[in-house]
Amino acid sequence: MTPIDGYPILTTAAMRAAEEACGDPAMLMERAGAAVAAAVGRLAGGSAILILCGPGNNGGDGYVAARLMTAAGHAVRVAADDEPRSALAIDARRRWTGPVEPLGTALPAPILVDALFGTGLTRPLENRTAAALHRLADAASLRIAIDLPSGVATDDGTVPTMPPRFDVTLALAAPKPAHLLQPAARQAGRVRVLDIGVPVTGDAHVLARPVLPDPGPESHKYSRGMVAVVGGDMAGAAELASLAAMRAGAGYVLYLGEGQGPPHGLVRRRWSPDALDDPRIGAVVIGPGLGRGDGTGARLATAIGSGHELVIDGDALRLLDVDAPRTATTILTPHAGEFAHLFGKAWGSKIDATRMAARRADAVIVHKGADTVIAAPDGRVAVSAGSSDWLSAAGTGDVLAGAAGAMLAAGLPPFEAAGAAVWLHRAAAAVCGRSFIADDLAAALSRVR
Ligand SMILES: NC(=O)C1=CN([C@@H]2O[C@H](COP(=O)(O)OP(=O)(O)OC[C@H]3O[C@@H](n4cnc5c(N)ncnc54)[C@H](OP(=O)(O)O)[C@@H]3O)[C@@H](O)[C@H]2O)[C@@H](O)CC1
Ligand SMILES: [K+]
Repeated sequence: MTPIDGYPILTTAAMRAAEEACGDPAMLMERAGAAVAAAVGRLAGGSAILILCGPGNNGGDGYVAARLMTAAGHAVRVAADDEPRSALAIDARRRWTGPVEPLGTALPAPILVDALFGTGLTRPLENRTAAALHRLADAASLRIAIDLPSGVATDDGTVPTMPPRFDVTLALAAPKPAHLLQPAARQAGRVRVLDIGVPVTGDAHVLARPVLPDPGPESHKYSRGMVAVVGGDMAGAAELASLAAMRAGAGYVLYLGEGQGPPHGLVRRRWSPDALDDPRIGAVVIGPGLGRGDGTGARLATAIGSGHELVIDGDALRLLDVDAPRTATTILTPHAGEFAHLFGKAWGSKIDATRMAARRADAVIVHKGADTVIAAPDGRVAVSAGSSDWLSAAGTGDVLAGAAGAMLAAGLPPFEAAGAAVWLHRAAAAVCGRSFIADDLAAALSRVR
Protein backbone atom coordinates (compact mmCIF):
# COMPACT_ATOMS: atom_id res chain seq x y z
CA MET A 1 0.00 0.00 0.00
CA THR A 2 1.95 2.98 -1.29
CA PRO A 3 0.97 6.66 -1.08
CA ILE A 4 0.23 8.10 -4.51
CA ASP A 5 2.63 11.05 -4.58
CA GLY A 6 4.73 10.92 -7.73
CA TYR A 7 2.83 8.04 -9.35
CA PRO A 8 1.84 8.17 -13.03
CA ILE A 9 -1.91 8.73 -13.50
CA LEU A 10 -3.40 6.26 -16.00
CA THR A 11 -6.65 6.51 -17.92
CA THR A 12 -8.73 3.41 -18.59
CA ALA A 13 -7.17 2.98 -22.04
CA ALA A 14 -3.62 3.43 -20.75
CA MET A 15 -4.32 0.97 -17.93
CA ARG A 16 -5.65 -1.63 -20.40
CA ALA A 17 -2.57 -1.20 -22.58
CA ALA A 18 -0.29 -1.61 -19.55
CA GLU A 19 -2.17 -4.76 -18.51
CA GLU A 20 -1.99 -6.24 -22.00
CA ALA A 21 1.75 -5.73 -22.10
CA CYS A 22 1.98 -7.85 -18.96
CA GLY A 23 1.05 -11.22 -20.43
CA ASP A 24 -1.22 -13.73 -18.71
CA PRO A 25 -4.37 -11.85 -17.54
CA ALA A 26 -5.35 -14.66 -15.13
CA MET A 27 -2.04 -14.28 -13.33
CA LEU A 28 -2.69 -10.56 -13.14
CA MET A 29 -6.10 -11.02 -11.53
CA GLU A 30 -4.63 -13.50 -9.05
CA ARG A 31 -1.92 -10.96 -8.18
CA ALA A 32 -4.49 -8.16 -7.91
CA GLY A 33 -6.72 -10.32 -5.68
CA ALA A 34 -3.74 -11.29 -3.51
CA ALA A 35 -2.68 -7.67 -3.12
CA VAL A 36 -6.24 -6.70 -2.21
CA ALA A 37 -6.47 -9.59 0.28
CA ALA A 38 -3.23 -8.58 1.99
CA ALA A 39 -4.21 -4.92 2.21
CA VAL A 40 -7.80 -5.51 3.34
CA GLY A 41 -6.64 -8.15 5.81
CA ARG A 42 -4.27 -5.64 7.37
CA LEU A 43 -6.87 -2.85 7.47
CA ALA A 44 -9.59 -5.13 8.86
CA GLY A 45 -7.69 -6.35 11.88
CA GLY A 46 -9.87 -9.20 13.13
CA SER A 47 -13.22 -7.69 12.06
CA ALA A 48 -15.70 -9.43 9.77
CA ILE A 49 -15.60 -8.46 6.10
CA LEU A 50 -18.37 -8.16 3.50
CA ILE A 51 -17.24 -8.02 -0.14
CA LEU A 52 -19.66 -6.76 -2.81
CA CYS A 53 -18.79 -8.24 -6.21
CA GLY A 54 -19.85 -6.90 -9.62
CA PRO A 55 -20.04 -8.67 -12.99
CA GLY A 56 -16.65 -7.60 -14.39
CA ASN A 57 -13.03 -7.96 -13.42
CA ASN A 58 -13.43 -5.62 -10.46
CA GLY A 59 -15.81 -8.21 -9.09
CA GLY A 60 -13.29 -10.87 -10.10
CA ASP A 61 -10.71 -9.21 -7.87
CA GLY A 62 -13.28 -9.35 -5.08
CA TYR A 63 -13.89 -13.10 -5.47
CA VAL A 64 -10.15 -13.84 -5.53
CA ALA A 65 -9.59 -11.70 -2.43
CA ALA A 66 -12.52 -13.41 -0.67
CA ARG A 67 -11.03 -16.84 -1.32
CA LEU A 68 -7.53 -15.85 -0.19
CA MET A 69 -8.69 -14.00 2.92
CA THR A 70 -10.92 -16.89 3.97
CA ALA A 71 -7.96 -19.24 3.58
CA ALA A 72 -5.96 -16.86 5.76
CA GLY A 73 -8.55 -17.14 8.53
CA HIS A 74 -10.61 -13.95 8.08
CA ALA A 75 -14.39 -13.99 8.44
CA VAL A 76 -15.48 -13.11 4.89
CA ARG A 77 -18.92 -12.96 3.27
CA VAL A 78 -19.68 -12.19 -0.37
CA ALA A 79 -22.73 -10.45 -1.84
CA ALA A 80 -23.54 -10.03 -5.55
CA ASP A 81 -26.57 -9.67 -7.78
CA ASP A 82 -25.14 -10.11 -11.27
CA GLU A 83 -23.51 -13.27 -12.47
CA PRO A 84 -19.93 -12.67 -13.62
CA ARG A 85 -19.59 -11.94 -17.34
CA SER A 86 -15.89 -11.77 -18.15
CA ALA A 87 -13.99 -15.05 -18.44
CA LEU A 88 -11.66 -14.06 -15.61
CA ALA A 89 -14.48 -13.11 -13.30
CA ILE A 90 -16.38 -16.33 -14.12
CA ASP A 91 -13.31 -18.33 -13.15
CA ALA A 92 -12.74 -16.31 -9.98
CA ARG A 93 -16.40 -16.79 -8.99
CA ARG A 94 -16.15 -20.56 -9.61
CA ARG A 95 -13.19 -20.81 -7.25
CA TRP A 96 -15.05 -19.01 -4.45
CA THR A 97 -16.75 -21.90 -2.66
CA GLY A 98 -18.65 -19.90 -0.04
CA PRO A 99 -22.21 -18.59 -0.39
CA VAL A 100 -23.11 -15.49 -2.42
CA GLU A 101 -25.88 -13.42 -0.83
CA PRO A 102 -28.19 -11.06 -2.75
CA LEU A 103 -27.14 -7.42 -2.33
CA GLY A 104 -30.64 -6.33 -1.35
CA THR A 105 -30.87 -8.56 1.72
CA ALA A 106 -27.21 -8.86 2.76
CA LEU A 107 -26.59 -7.87 6.36
CA PRO A 108 -23.83 -5.33 6.92
CA ALA A 109 -20.36 -6.11 8.29
CA PRO A 110 -17.88 -3.82 10.07
CA ILE A 111 -15.59 -3.89 7.03
CA LEU A 112 -17.24 -3.17 3.67
CA VAL A 113 -15.29 -3.89 0.49
CA ASP A 114 -16.69 -2.48 -2.75
CA ALA A 115 -15.67 -4.63 -5.73
CA LEU A 116 -18.76 -3.83 -7.79
CA PHE A 117 -17.31 -1.71 -10.59
CA GLY A 118 -13.92 -0.32 -11.47
CA THR A 119 -12.58 1.05 -14.72
CA GLY A 120 -15.29 -0.71 -16.75
CA LEU A 121 -18.25 1.36 -15.54
CA THR A 122 -20.20 2.53 -18.60
CA ARG A 123 -23.37 4.05 -17.08
CA PRO A 124 -25.02 4.91 -13.78
CA LEU A 125 -25.59 2.10 -11.30
CA GLU A 126 -29.04 0.56 -11.16
CA ASN A 127 -31.06 2.08 -8.31
CA ARG A 128 -31.23 -1.12 -6.30
CA THR A 129 -27.44 -1.61 -6.59
CA ALA A 130 -26.72 1.95 -5.51
CA ALA A 131 -29.19 1.65 -2.64
CA ALA A 132 -27.59 -1.55 -1.37
CA LEU A 133 -24.11 -0.06 -1.64
CA HIS A 134 -25.12 3.01 0.37
CA ARG A 135 -27.03 1.00 2.97
CA LEU A 136 -24.13 -1.37 3.59
CA ALA A 137 -21.55 1.43 3.55
CA ASP A 138 -23.53 3.52 6.04
CA ALA A 139 -23.62 0.57 8.45
CA ALA A 140 -19.91 -0.28 8.16
CA SER A 141 -17.17 1.17 10.32
CA LEU A 142 -14.53 0.98 7.57
CA ARG A 143 -15.32 1.35 3.86
CA ILE A 144 -12.74 0.15 1.34
CA ALA A 145 -13.12 0.55 -2.45
CA ILE A 146 -11.25 -1.74 -4.80
CA ASP A 147 -9.62 0.26 -7.59
CA LEU A 148 -12.37 2.92 -7.60
CA PRO A 149 -15.53 3.75 -5.66
CA SER A 150 -18.32 2.21 -7.75
CA GLY A 151 -20.19 4.90 -9.64
CA VAL A 152 -17.34 7.25 -10.57
CA ALA A 153 -16.16 7.81 -14.12
CA THR A 154 -12.51 6.75 -14.21
CA ASP A 155 -11.18 9.24 -16.72
CA ASP A 156 -12.74 12.54 -15.73
CA GLY A 157 -13.77 12.24 -12.09
CA THR A 158 -17.46 12.87 -12.74
CA VAL A 159 -19.97 10.74 -10.82
CA PRO A 160 -22.64 9.07 -12.96
CA THR A 161 -23.81 7.69 -9.58
CA MET A 162 -22.63 9.33 -6.38
CA PRO A 163 -20.95 6.57 -4.36
CA PRO A 164 -20.70 6.58 -0.57
CA ARG A 165 -17.66 8.28 0.90
CA PHE A 166 -14.97 5.63 1.33
CA ASP A 167 -12.25 5.65 3.95
CA VAL A 168 -9.67 4.00 1.73
CA THR A 169 -9.47 3.26 -1.99
CA LEU A 170 -6.95 0.66 -3.13
CA ALA A 171 -5.89 1.70 -6.64
CA LEU A 172 -4.61 -1.23 -8.67
CA ALA A 173 -1.23 -0.61 -10.30
CA ALA A 174 -1.65 3.17 -10.56
CA PRO A 175 -3.92 6.07 -9.63
CA LYS A 176 -6.53 7.02 -12.24
CA PRO A 177 -7.86 10.55 -12.91
CA ALA A 178 -10.93 9.88 -10.73
CA HIS A 179 -8.68 9.39 -7.70
CA LEU A 180 -7.57 13.01 -8.07
CA LEU A 181 -10.28 14.96 -9.87
CA GLN A 182 -13.38 16.23 -8.10
CA PRO A 183 -16.08 15.33 -7.31
CA ALA A 184 -14.97 11.68 -7.48
CA ALA A 185 -11.74 12.15 -5.53
CA ARG A 186 -13.63 13.29 -2.45
CA GLN A 187 -15.52 9.97 -2.33
CA ALA A 188 -12.33 7.90 -2.58
CA GLY A 189 -10.91 8.87 0.83
CA ARG A 190 -7.26 7.99 1.29
CA VAL A 191 -5.92 6.47 -1.92
CA ARG A 192 -3.18 3.86 -1.75
CA VAL A 193 -1.63 2.09 -4.72
CA LEU A 194 -1.30 -1.70 -4.76
CA ASP A 195 1.67 -2.88 -6.79
CA ILE A 196 0.50 -5.81 -8.92
CA GLY A 197 3.57 -6.06 -11.11
CA VAL A 198 2.22 -3.92 -13.97
CA PRO A 199 4.84 -1.37 -15.01
CA VAL A 200 3.19 2.01 -15.45
CA THR A 201 4.46 5.16 -17.13
CA GLY A 202 2.89 8.30 -18.48
CA ASP A 203 3.26 12.05 -18.77
CA ALA A 204 0.68 12.84 -16.09
CA HIS A 205 1.76 12.30 -12.49
CA VAL A 206 0.52 12.94 -9.00
CA LEU A 207 2.37 15.99 -7.76
CA ALA A 208 5.45 14.82 -5.88
CA ARG A 209 7.37 16.48 -3.07
CA PRO A 210 9.60 19.05 -4.79
CA VAL A 211 13.35 19.33 -4.55
CA LEU A 212 13.92 22.92 -3.48
CA PRO A 213 17.16 24.83 -3.74
CA ASP A 214 18.51 25.82 -0.33
CA PRO A 215 20.93 28.70 0.09
CA GLY A 216 24.61 27.89 0.64
CA PRO A 217 27.52 29.82 2.17
CA GLU A 218 28.08 31.64 -1.12
CA SER A 219 24.43 32.74 -1.46
CA HIS A 220 23.33 36.36 -1.48
CA LYS A 221 19.95 38.00 -1.82
CA TYR A 222 20.05 38.12 -5.61
CA SER A 223 21.27 34.56 -6.02
CA ARG A 224 18.33 33.36 -3.92
CA GLY A 225 16.07 35.14 -6.38
CA MET A 226 14.67 38.60 -6.88
CA VAL A 227 10.93 38.86 -7.38
CA ALA A 228 9.15 42.01 -8.56
CA VAL A 229 5.45 42.20 -7.73
CA VAL A 230 3.50 44.69 -9.82
CA GLY A 231 0.82 46.38 -7.74
CA GLY A 232 -2.39 48.07 -8.81
CA ASP A 233 -5.75 49.12 -7.40
CA MET A 234 -5.80 46.83 -4.35
CA ALA A 235 -2.53 47.06 -2.49
CA GLY A 236 -3.40 44.27 -0.04
CA ALA A 237 -3.47 41.48 -2.62
CA ALA A 238 -0.14 42.46 -4.17
CA GLU A 239 1.36 42.82 -0.69
CA LEU A 240 0.18 39.30 0.17
CA ALA A 241 1.83 38.00 -2.98
CA SER A 242 5.01 39.88 -2.00
CA LEU A 243 4.96 38.47 1.50
CA ALA A 244 4.42 34.96 0.13
CA ALA A 245 7.38 35.34 -2.24
CA MET A 246 9.55 36.34 0.73
CA ARG A 247 8.27 33.50 2.91
CA ALA A 248 8.74 30.97 0.12
CA GLY A 249 12.41 31.83 0.04
CA ALA A 250 13.05 34.73 -2.36
CA GLY A 251 16.12 36.74 -1.34
CA TYR A 252 14.77 40.12 -2.48
CA VAL A 253 11.18 41.14 -3.14
CA LEU A 254 10.38 44.42 -4.80
CA TYR A 255 6.81 45.63 -4.47
CA LEU A 256 5.89 48.15 -7.15
CA GLY A 257 2.85 50.08 -5.98
CA GLU A 258 1.19 52.22 -3.37
CA GLY A 259 1.17 51.44 0.34
CA GLN A 260 3.37 51.64 3.38
CA GLY A 261 4.27 49.55 6.39
CA PRO A 262 5.73 46.20 7.33
CA PRO A 263 7.33 43.89 6.62
CA HIS A 264 10.43 46.05 6.57
CA GLY A 265 12.30 43.51 4.50
CA LEU A 266 9.98 44.28 1.59
CA VAL A 267 11.43 46.88 -0.76
CA ARG A 268 8.70 49.30 -1.87
CA ARG A 269 8.84 51.53 -4.89
CA ARG A 270 6.22 53.36 -6.96
CA TRP A 271 5.32 51.80 -10.28
CA SER A 272 6.94 53.43 -13.32
CA PRO A 273 7.22 52.14 -16.87
CA ASP A 274 10.96 51.50 -16.36
CA ALA A 275 10.47 49.83 -12.95
CA LEU A 276 11.26 46.41 -14.38
CA ASP A 277 14.48 47.50 -16.13
CA ASP A 278 16.69 45.59 -13.72
CA PRO A 279 18.49 42.52 -15.02
CA ARG A 280 18.69 41.09 -11.49
CA ILE A 281 14.92 40.53 -11.44
CA GLY A 282 14.34 36.79 -11.70
CA ALA A 283 10.56 36.79 -11.92
CA VAL A 284 7.69 39.24 -12.18
CA VAL A 285 4.35 38.55 -10.52
CA ILE A 286 1.42 40.48 -11.95
CA GLY A 287 -2.29 40.23 -11.34
CA PRO A 288 -2.96 40.06 -7.59
CA GLY A 289 -4.80 43.29 -6.78
CA LEU A 290 -4.03 44.75 -10.20
CA GLY A 291 -7.64 45.81 -10.74
CA ARG A 292 -9.13 46.64 -14.10
CA GLY A 293 -8.72 50.40 -14.07
CA ASP A 294 -6.85 52.66 -16.48
CA GLY A 295 -3.24 51.76 -16.98
CA THR A 296 -3.49 48.13 -15.90
CA GLY A 297 -3.25 46.92 -19.50
CA ALA A 298 -0.11 49.01 -19.93
CA ARG A 299 1.43 47.49 -16.79
CA LEU A 300 0.74 44.00 -18.13
CA ALA A 301 2.20 44.92 -21.53
CA THR A 302 5.33 46.30 -19.79
CA ALA A 303 5.69 43.13 -17.72
CA ILE A 304 5.33 40.91 -20.80
CA GLY A 305 7.72 43.12 -22.76
CA SER A 306 10.32 43.09 -19.97
CA GLY A 307 11.46 39.61 -20.96
CA HIS A 308 11.54 38.52 -17.31
CA GLU A 309 9.96 35.22 -16.31
CA LEU A 310 6.33 35.84 -15.45
CA VAL A 311 3.60 34.69 -13.10
CA ILE A 312 0.28 36.02 -14.42
CA ASP A 313 -2.63 35.76 -12.01
CA GLY A 314 -5.97 37.28 -11.07
CA ASP A 315 -6.98 40.45 -12.85
CA ALA A 316 -4.10 40.20 -15.31
CA LEU A 317 -5.66 36.99 -16.64
CA ARG A 318 -8.73 39.01 -17.65
CA LEU A 319 -6.54 41.31 -19.71
CA LEU A 320 -4.28 38.69 -21.26
CA ASP A 321 -4.47 37.59 -24.88
CA VAL A 322 -3.32 33.98 -24.51
CA ASP A 323 -2.73 33.61 -28.23
CA ALA A 324 -0.42 36.62 -28.54
CA PRO A 325 3.21 35.51 -28.76
CA ARG A 326 5.37 36.00 -25.66
CA THR A 327 9.08 35.49 -25.43
CA ALA A 328 9.28 35.07 -21.65
CA THR A 329 8.70 31.90 -19.70
CA THR A 330 5.22 32.20 -18.23
CA ILE A 331 3.12 30.59 -15.53
CA LEU A 332 -0.62 31.32 -15.63
CA THR A 333 -2.62 30.61 -12.46
CA PRO A 334 -6.34 30.67 -13.35
CA HIS A 335 -9.16 29.37 -11.18
CA ALA A 336 -12.09 27.73 -12.99
CA GLY A 337 -13.78 31.02 -13.91
CA GLU A 338 -10.58 32.59 -15.22
CA PHE A 339 -9.76 29.40 -17.09
CA ALA A 340 -13.13 29.48 -18.85
CA HIS A 341 -12.63 33.16 -19.68
CA LEU A 342 -9.21 32.47 -21.20
CA PHE A 343 -9.85 29.21 -23.01
CA GLY A 344 -13.61 28.91 -23.44
CA LYS A 345 -15.58 25.77 -22.73
CA ALA A 346 -13.36 22.98 -21.46
CA TRP A 347 -13.16 19.76 -23.40
CA GLY A 348 -12.64 16.39 -21.71
CA SER A 349 -11.31 16.01 -18.19
CA LYS A 350 -9.65 18.81 -16.23
CA ILE A 351 -6.35 17.09 -17.04
CA ASP A 352 -7.06 17.09 -20.79
CA ALA A 353 -8.39 20.64 -20.77
CA THR A 354 -5.41 22.01 -18.87
CA ARG A 355 -2.93 20.18 -21.08
CA MET A 356 -4.55 21.63 -24.21
CA ALA A 357 -4.60 25.09 -22.68
CA ALA A 358 -0.89 24.92 -21.85
CA ARG A 359 -0.12 24.02 -25.46
CA ARG A 360 -2.30 26.79 -26.78
CA ALA A 361 -0.94 29.48 -24.45
CA ASP A 362 2.62 28.16 -24.62
CA ALA A 363 2.73 28.56 -20.85
CA VAL A 364 2.66 26.46 -17.74
CA ILE A 365 -0.91 26.53 -16.46
CA VAL A 366 -1.85 26.08 -12.82
CA HIS A 367 -5.57 25.33 -13.08
CA LYS A 368 -6.56 25.91 -9.48
CA GLY A 369 -9.23 24.26 -7.40
CA ALA A 370 -9.68 21.45 -4.91
CA ASP A 371 -7.95 19.35 -7.58
CA THR A 372 -5.27 21.70 -8.92
CA VAL A 373 -3.88 20.55 -12.27
CA ILE A 374 -0.53 21.85 -13.53
CA ALA A 375 0.28 21.41 -17.22
CA ALA A 376 3.26 22.31 -19.39
CA PRO A 377 3.23 23.04 -23.13
CA ASP A 378 5.20 19.82 -23.74
CA GLY A 379 2.30 17.73 -22.37
CA ARG A 380 3.56 17.03 -18.86
CA VAL A 381 0.91 17.21 -16.16
CA ALA A 382 1.01 17.10 -12.37
CA VAL A 383 -2.14 16.87 -10.26
CA SER A 384 -2.19 17.89 -6.63
CA ALA A 385 -3.89 15.38 -4.36
CA GLY A 386 -6.12 16.48 -1.53
CA SER A 387 -5.78 20.12 -0.56
CA SER A 388 -7.50 21.78 2.40
CA ASP A 389 -11.08 22.97 1.83
CA TRP A 390 -10.18 25.99 3.96
CA LEU A 391 -8.12 27.35 1.06
CA SER A 392 -11.41 28.68 -0.31
CA ALA A 393 -10.77 32.15 1.10
CA ALA A 394 -9.84 35.55 -0.30
CA GLY A 395 -6.13 36.09 -0.81
CA THR A 396 -5.02 32.47 -0.93
CA GLY A 397 -4.53 32.74 -4.71
CA ASP A 398 -2.32 35.78 -4.22
CA VAL A 399 -0.17 33.72 -1.85
CA LEU A 400 0.18 31.00 -4.48
CA ALA A 401 1.20 33.52 -7.16
CA GLY A 402 3.87 34.96 -4.88
CA ALA A 403 5.22 31.52 -4.04
CA ALA A 404 5.38 30.66 -7.75
CA GLY A 405 7.33 33.85 -8.36
CA ALA A 406 9.83 32.87 -5.67
CA MET A 407 10.28 29.41 -7.16
CA LEU A 408 10.86 30.83 -10.66
CA ALA A 409 13.31 33.42 -9.35
CA ALA A 410 15.16 30.67 -7.45
CA GLY A 411 15.92 29.11 -10.82
CA LEU A 412 13.44 26.24 -11.02
CA PRO A 413 12.13 25.58 -14.53
CA PRO A 414 8.51 26.78 -14.87
CA PHE A 415 6.73 23.41 -14.59
CA GLU A 416 8.78 22.49 -11.53
CA ALA A 417 8.39 26.00 -10.09
CA ALA A 418 4.62 25.81 -10.43
CA GLY A 419 4.54 22.35 -8.87
CA ALA A 420 6.75 23.43 -5.98
CA ALA A 421 4.54 26.45 -5.31
CA VAL A 422 1.39 24.32 -5.30
CA TRP A 423 3.05 21.82 -2.97
CA LEU A 424 4.23 24.52 -0.54
CA HIS A 425 0.84 26.22 -0.63
CA ARG A 426 -0.95 22.96 0.16
CA ALA A 427 1.52 22.09 2.91
CA ALA A 428 1.16 25.58 4.41
CA ALA A 429 -2.62 25.17 4.43
CA ALA A 430 -2.24 21.83 6.19
CA VAL A 431 -0.07 23.49 8.84
CA CYS A 432 -2.63 26.28 9.31
CA GLY A 433 -5.48 23.91 10.17
CA ARG A 434 -8.95 25.41 10.05
CA SER A 435 -10.41 28.86 9.51
CA PHE A 436 -7.07 30.48 8.68
CA ILE A 437 -6.64 33.69 6.70
CA ALA A 438 -4.39 34.31 3.73
CA ASP A 439 -1.88 36.18 5.91
CA ASP A 440 -1.51 33.07 8.11
CA LEU A 441 -1.03 30.99 4.97
CA ALA A 442 1.75 33.25 3.72
CA ALA A 443 3.42 33.13 7.14
CA ALA A 444 3.21 29.34 7.22
CA LEU A 445 5.23 29.12 3.99
CA SER A 446 8.35 29.77 6.08
CA ARG A 447 7.53 26.81 8.29
CA VAL A 448 6.95 24.40 5.42
CA ARG A 449 10.10 25.56 3.62
N1 LIG B 1 -5.52 -2.47 -13.72
C1 LIG B 1 -5.05 -3.73 -13.72
O1 LIG B 1 -3.93 -3.96 -14.00
C2 LIG B 1 -5.98 -4.79 -13.36
C3 LIG B 1 -7.34 -4.54 -13.22
N2 LIG B 1 -8.16 -5.42 -12.74
C4 LIG B 1 -9.53 -5.08 -12.40
O2 LIG B 1 -10.34 -5.01 -13.51
C5 LIG B 1 -11.20 -3.89 -13.41
C6 LIG B 1 -11.75 -3.52 -14.74
O3 LIG B 1 -12.48 -4.63 -15.14
P1 LIG B 1 -13.61 -4.53 -16.23
O4 LIG B 1 -13.07 -3.89 -17.42
O5 LIG B 1 -14.18 -5.87 -16.38
O6 LIG B 1 -14.64 -3.52 -15.59
P2 LIG B 1 -15.57 -3.55 -14.28
O7 LIG B 1 -15.54 -2.15 -13.73
O8 LIG B 1 -15.28 -4.65 -13.40
O9 LIG B 1 -17.08 -3.79 -14.81
C7 LIG B 1 -17.40 -3.98 -16.14
C8 LIG B 1 -18.64 -4.86 -16.19
O10 LIG B 1 -19.74 -4.19 -15.64
C9 LIG B 1 -20.73 -3.93 -16.63
N3 LIG B 1 -21.23 -2.62 -16.36
C10 LIG B 1 -20.61 -1.43 -16.53
N4 LIG B 1 -21.33 -0.46 -15.95
C11 LIG B 1 -22.41 -1.03 -15.37
C12 LIG B 1 -23.48 -0.53 -14.63
N5 LIG B 1 -23.61 0.76 -14.33
N6 LIG B 1 -24.41 -1.41 -14.18
C13 LIG B 1 -24.32 -2.71 -14.45
N7 LIG B 1 -23.29 -3.25 -15.18
C14 LIG B 1 -22.35 -2.42 -15.62
C15 LIG B 1 -20.03 -4.12 -17.93
O11 LIG B 1 -20.87 -4.64 -18.90
P3 LIG B 1 -21.63 -3.80 -20.00
O12 LIG B 1 -23.05 -3.97 -19.59
O13 LIG B 1 -21.17 -2.36 -19.96
O14 LIG B 1 -21.29 -4.47 -21.27
C16 LIG B 1 -19.01 -5.18 -17.59
O15 LIG B 1 -19.63 -6.45 -17.56
C17 LIG B 1 -10.35 -2.87 -12.75
O16 LIG B 1 -11.05 -1.81 -12.18
C18 LIG B 1 -9.67 -3.73 -11.71
O17 LIG B 1 -10.47 -3.87 -10.57
C19 LIG B 1 -7.56 -6.69 -12.26
O18 LIG B 1 -8.47 -7.72 -12.22
C20 LIG B 1 -6.40 -7.12 -13.08
C21 LIG B 1 -5.40 -6.14 -13.16
K1 LIG C 1 -15.04 -0.74 -6.82
